[in-house]
Amino acid sequence: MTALAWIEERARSGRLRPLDAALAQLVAAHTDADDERVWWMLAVSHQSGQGHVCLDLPAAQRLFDDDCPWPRPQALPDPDGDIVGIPGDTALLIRDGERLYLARDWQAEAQVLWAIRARLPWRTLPGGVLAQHAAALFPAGHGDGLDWQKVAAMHGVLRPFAVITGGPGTGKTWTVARLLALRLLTARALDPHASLPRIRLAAPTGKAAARLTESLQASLAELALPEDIRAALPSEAVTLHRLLGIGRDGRPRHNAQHPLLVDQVVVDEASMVDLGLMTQLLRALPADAGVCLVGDRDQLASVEAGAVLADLCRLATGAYSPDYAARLAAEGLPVPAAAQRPEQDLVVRLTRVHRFGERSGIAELATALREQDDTALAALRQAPPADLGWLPAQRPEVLQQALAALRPVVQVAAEGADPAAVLAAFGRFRVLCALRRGPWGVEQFNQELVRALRQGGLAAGEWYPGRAVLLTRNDWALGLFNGDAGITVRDPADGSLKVAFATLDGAVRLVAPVRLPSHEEAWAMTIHKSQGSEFEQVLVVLPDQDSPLLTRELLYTAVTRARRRLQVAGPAGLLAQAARREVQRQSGLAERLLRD
Ligand SMILES: Nc1ncnc2c1ncn2[C@@H]1O[C@H](COP(=O)(O)OP(=O)(O)OP(=O)(O)O)[C@@H](O)[C@H]1O
Repeated sequence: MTALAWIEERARSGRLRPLDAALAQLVAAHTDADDERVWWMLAVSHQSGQGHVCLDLPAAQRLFDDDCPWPRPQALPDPDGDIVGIPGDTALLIRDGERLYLARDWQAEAQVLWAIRARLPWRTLPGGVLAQHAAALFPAGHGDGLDWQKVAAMHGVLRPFAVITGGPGTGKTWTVARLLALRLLTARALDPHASLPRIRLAAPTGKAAARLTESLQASLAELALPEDIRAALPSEAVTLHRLLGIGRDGRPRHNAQHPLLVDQVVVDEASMVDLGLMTQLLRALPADAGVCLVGDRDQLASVEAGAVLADLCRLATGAYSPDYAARLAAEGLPVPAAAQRPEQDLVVRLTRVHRFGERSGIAELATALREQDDTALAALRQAPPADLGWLPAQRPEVLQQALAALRPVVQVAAEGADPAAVLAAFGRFRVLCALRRGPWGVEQFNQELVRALRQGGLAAGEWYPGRAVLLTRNDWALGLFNGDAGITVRDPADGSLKVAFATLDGAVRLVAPVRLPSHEEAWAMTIHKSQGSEFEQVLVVLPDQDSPLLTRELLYTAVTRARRRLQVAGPAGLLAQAARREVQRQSGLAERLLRD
């Protein structure tokens, strides 16, 4: 088989993206099909489709099967200034040391680096000013030792580029509320006549933005603040797309030429922000605007290439450079100091869980997965705390559990309850499948759930009250987006069937089924699609045997979607196996940050 026929065949069978094939063909048209640079273009583009920002030689040597018509590479390609360039060249691929990039990704990484570097020096505030204002916001007595939430809030005020990471319920949003108040209070203390900093809040998805708005408002309500400070606090979070004015064509309205009018941006769920979107955000900010990324480093990253939050967290050590440690000590916060680079000072990690009760199986399971702690996993399996349950990978039992949770919701819808109440009930439970296809995949599981509802007389015809759907396409005209989940209800106005969606401001939107963009059943969804959402109760369905798709990040994300009760269906031992499978996104960000 010729090299190009091999590429075409793989693209046809879905093992390469059409884009990968097209880029390789482009290089072949300029060289010839057997040229190794065709292979390199194919390899780098394919890696980008897998979420990697670049490719190194060891990863390249593991790519594709043995029937590949090119020999295994022995070295990265030499720059030729045209197809393969070095930084600064106009070429399709950029070789930077031992890494090969699509030129676009190298450039995006360079922009993130530049934006971070420009924000490395911390803000000048007289020592003690922060501590004085923080005293009222952080009453003493939150556990022993150093109050890391207080450190995180001061860090976010002091550092124009800050990262706050922590698992679910570690008080990130609680801290952000105080960080924002502190930013405003210290600005006013320094110059009572200057206008207060303009603050914007954003998140990568609508659901995450709505959640942030809700929990931030609850945290801010606890604070006693002067009227003008309260008025300057943002009242809502928006999606990053909306903040940047990104339209259907993917281009942002705000960019370096038309920057946002903002002094501080806080991005929640930042683990889901890919390199491309991060670059668009940083480009749209004025040079002196502060950036605070908040998220959970252990969650799945975005499906697009790059994982800036995780890269920066990997650089952090938990200790700080001596100068920065001394700066925090001047505010009464004696953080550990170590000889390290200032680029490693960007992150504060919160570890103490505040949300769950004394003993939370959900939190313990998340920690055991994160730490690959087989003993803790086995102990949780043997004697689970009240909020955690295990089911064997046996279909009837798993289906029965799912039906027990969803049947009452369908019944409420069938009884013609208020759409808001049906939507709220729908938001409380979800089945999360690790896989899409196969007997334990989301497609088959949904089919069986619907069949069981039909057999029980709760579903009839295509549309029935209680039918839950997940959109798989954007519809800009309707303002509905891929990943939005809705449930079918009776319209109180005329009794017709409509699909109810929650809007960002917490209202209910009713849409006729015929108007919906393409969609699928939604009682079960993939763990990937559940990112950014949380549910009171979650049933995680794992396959009955191990799969390379089961990774630590995937399971950690699934487990941390549950707020009150979690059930996991699957064979014993699968979690421990998956916990050892870590997704490492290839990127040069951390190394370039320390080197450039
Ligand atoms: N220091 C604290 N003292 C008292 N309550 C706290 C403290 N920190 C957080 N909480 C409470 O703990 C709960 C979880 O906090 P929060 O929502 O900020 O966590 P989170 O890290 O943002 O969680 P998630 O990532 O799951 O959204 C909230 O009810 C919050 O009010």
